[in-house]
Amino acid sequence: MLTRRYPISITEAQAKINQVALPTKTETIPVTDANHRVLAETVTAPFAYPHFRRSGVDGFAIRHEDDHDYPHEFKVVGNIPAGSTFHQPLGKDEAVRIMTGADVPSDAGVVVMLEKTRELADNRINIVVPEKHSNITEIGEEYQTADVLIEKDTELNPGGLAGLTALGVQTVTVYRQPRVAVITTGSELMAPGEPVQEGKIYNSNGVQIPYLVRENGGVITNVEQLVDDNALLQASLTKAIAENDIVITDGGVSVGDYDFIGDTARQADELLFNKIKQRPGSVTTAFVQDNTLVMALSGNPGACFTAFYLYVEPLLRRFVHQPSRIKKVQSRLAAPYHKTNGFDRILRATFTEDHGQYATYPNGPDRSGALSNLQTTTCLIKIPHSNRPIELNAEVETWLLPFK
Ligand SMILES: Nc1nc2c(c(=O)[nH]1)N[C@H]1C(S)=C(S)[C@@H](COP(=O)(O)OP(=O)(O)OC[C@H]3O[C@@H](n4cnc5c(N)ncnc54)[C@H](O)[C@@H]3O)O[C@H]1N2
Ligand code: MOO
Repeated sequence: MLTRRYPISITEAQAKINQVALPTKTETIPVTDANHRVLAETVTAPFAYPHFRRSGVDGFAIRHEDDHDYPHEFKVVGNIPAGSTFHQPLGKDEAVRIMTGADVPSDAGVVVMLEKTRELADNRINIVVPEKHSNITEIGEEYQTADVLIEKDTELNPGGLAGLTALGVQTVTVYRQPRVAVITTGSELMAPGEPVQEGKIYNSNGVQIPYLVRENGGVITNVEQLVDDNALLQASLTKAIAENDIVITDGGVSVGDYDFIGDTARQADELLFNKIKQRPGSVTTAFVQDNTLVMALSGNPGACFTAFYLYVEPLLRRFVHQPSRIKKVQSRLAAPYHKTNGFDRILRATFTEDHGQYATYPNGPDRSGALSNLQTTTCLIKIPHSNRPIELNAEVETWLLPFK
């Protein structure tokens, strides 16, 4: 028997997912594995940086009190390659040859660049012109001990990892990435590589969804392809729910004879929604079972793509205390669109930007099952439900997609 579903708006559906409390899970990992991970603890400097007086140039280190009356002759009393130290006191008009990055002797006040000197006989040099700067980076110039290196909730990048490494930090405590299992369903599905068969289609969402998850911060633990069999689905779901933070199912969520997700969602601990006033993606369903969120996406590739960005991407980011990477802007609909809609229509589109003004262009077929525009789509736009076509150049709500 057909059970009535009560559609809610896109905003309501997003709010319902947003209200699901997510556990904060952290792990401590090597800095060398931490690119794009999000710090769960602020990291502070274990020592001052730099921790020795460092020469910024190749040249000659001299005492501050000898730094006058140029041109002026100095006796060269030593040589300090980077990585070495020199502890002999410097006397009047004595200079030490020093390389960029080397430890400046404690009694030197200036490093004069090589280009400002002339070599003379008998280990002597003539400093011809004065330096404007000391060319010495003093101890603690960048960080004092206990200064904040990087704040909690920051996503690390290669520059940040360099900073941590320079300060001797070897491990960081980060939020654990959400573990996500993907269950694709449908007896019509062929695995990529199988010979083409009448009435069957390749499991394209089985490739699309895991990559969408990975590039938006999740870890894929398992991807399954099931025939339409409720016992198989329930067994897979039970296992996936026990082992993951989020489970994404695909297909079988509508009202067909083999669409088992609908009933599963109704019987779950908490049904968040099972119909959204949007096209494509109206069948998108969300429920919580045993504290795990199950996002049930449509099998139609266009609907699956659209619902992923509207509902799953923000969830993956929230798991690691990050805002969604989708930029919400208003844009001008720069190409005509004539269809009218009972539900809000989410169009796959492309955009141009000029001084912060966005123009958007619907990107080919907007049918739920169409996938020819998934590669080139860079944004989604909302054509609000109405019985009159939207006007050209109307302002439309727009979601600029990350990694697109
Ligand atoms: N009587 C009704 N029929 C349908 C309704 C409705 O309200 N009443 N809704 C339609 C809408 S809207 C959508 S969207 C689809 C949703 O269907 P499901 O999410 O249940 O998915 P399936 O029926 O399993 O498949 C839909 C379509 O997508 C293809 N598919 C499935 N899995 C994959 C995959 N992994 N990779 C690529 N393509 C896949 C499948 O072969 C179908 O063509 O229901 C409408 N029907
Ligand atoms: O739910 Mo369907 O994707 O509206 O077309």
